[in-house]
Amino acid sequence: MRDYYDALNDLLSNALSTQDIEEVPLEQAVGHILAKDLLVQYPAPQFDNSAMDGYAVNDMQRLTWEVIGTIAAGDESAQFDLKPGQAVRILTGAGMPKHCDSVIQQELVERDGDRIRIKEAFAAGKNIRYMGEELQQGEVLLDANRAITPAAIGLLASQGYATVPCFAKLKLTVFSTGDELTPLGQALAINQIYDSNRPMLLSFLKRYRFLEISSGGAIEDKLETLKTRISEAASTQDVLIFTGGASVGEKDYLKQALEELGEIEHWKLAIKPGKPFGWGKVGTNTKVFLLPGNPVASYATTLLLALPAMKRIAGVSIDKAKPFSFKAKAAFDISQNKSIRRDFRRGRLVNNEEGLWVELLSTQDSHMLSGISYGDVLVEIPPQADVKTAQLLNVYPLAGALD
Ligand SMILES: Nc1nc2c(c(=O)[nH]1)N[C@H]1C(S)=C(S)[C@@H](COP(=O)(O)OP(=O)(O)OC[C@H]3O[C@@H](n4cnc5c(N)ncnc54)[C@H](O)[C@@H]3O)O[C@H]1N2
Ligand code: MOO
Repeated sequence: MRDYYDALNDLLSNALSTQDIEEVPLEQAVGHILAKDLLVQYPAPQFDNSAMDGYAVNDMQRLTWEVIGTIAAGDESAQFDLKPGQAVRILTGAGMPKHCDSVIQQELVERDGDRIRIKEAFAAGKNIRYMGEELQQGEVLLDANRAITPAAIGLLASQGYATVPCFAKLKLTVFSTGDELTPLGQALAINQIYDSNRPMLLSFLKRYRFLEISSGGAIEDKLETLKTRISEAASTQDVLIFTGGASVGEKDYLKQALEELGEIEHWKLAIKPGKPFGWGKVGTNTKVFLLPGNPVASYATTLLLALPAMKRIAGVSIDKAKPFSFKAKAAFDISQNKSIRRDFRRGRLVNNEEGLWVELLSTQDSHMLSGISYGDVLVEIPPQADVKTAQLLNVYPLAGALD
């Protein structure tokens, strides 16, 4: 069976990125994938300006100045040309007068009519934000192939970008499969369960604005029905996600359906949970992910594999498409680990004076949704590797758990 990182690299390096580009109004662009490098249009700051409410002064040898006017943000400032001993009242963000040596913040100043006084000599060049000190015209402001963050919206607005070139959204449909699934709001018949995977995965993926998501509903375990639904959806969608029916039971028809309509590119990984994860395609344009039915396995394979692959297809660079992880110290130990599968257990972070620790939740089986709901992270335990207390382990944050 294939290792997780091998499968992830395969998915990321063989994803055919979308090519369609559209201009998206800035206010709607958060979460979309930037399709072109955008350049600095104006130096930042655009003009020398004051970092403080205070007094712009000429000649730092002295302790007193005469105030000859006021400049507020947005005011014309060049008409003030300071001579030694002159100052102007200046507000934060206002353009600088000519021949200003420093801005002295008002807390240090005593004012008496038109005279200001300070107690100790003040340094030159203070509290002035100089034109171009942050960004210079023509440099790359934001490089392509990244999701646009709220902060990047601010940066783009500051540079006057009213629209941004973004890759078209990926059209995704999420289906659940299984004769045992009962829609919410209906009473459960004997040995039936509610469909928890679909609302969970839809809610998870709706956080990503580069996806245009629809729900395909729950499909019965029938080969012909599955094939019909796959063909219909593949004619309009870029990506299809199915949960359930991916394993080896006689009602697990998804692999067969995909094989008959398209191609299975890979099936089965040495990971826990998520062993029966697979992917393939229908035609040249529709990627299909088969997620295991066990709820925790469906969540973990979305986080670790399907979402990174969709980011890549949507135009994100390989580096940025990889799921984010960081290190935490194990608050537990594991000995005689014989598992050949890379294990991603549910963990909770504890931040104390000795650093960041991760402890394991007690509900670890892949049908136990409480573990993933009460957890903060998936804790990576490499195959056949023992873990000592305080050893650093990779952890992958769960969607929304650290917000
Ligand atoms: N003989 C073997 N049996 C199983 C293997 C195996 O390798 N050999 N793998 C196990 C693993 S690991 C997993 S994970 C599951 C995955 O099976 P499927 O993808 O075929 O999923 P189902 O059999 O349809 O369902 C598994 C489990 O999950 C429940 N389920 C399914 N869909 C939903 C849903 N939308 N919401 C909530 N719960 C759902 C379903 O009722 C089952 O309990 O196979 C193991 N078996
Ligand atoms: O590996 Mo399965 O995906 O856990 O229960």
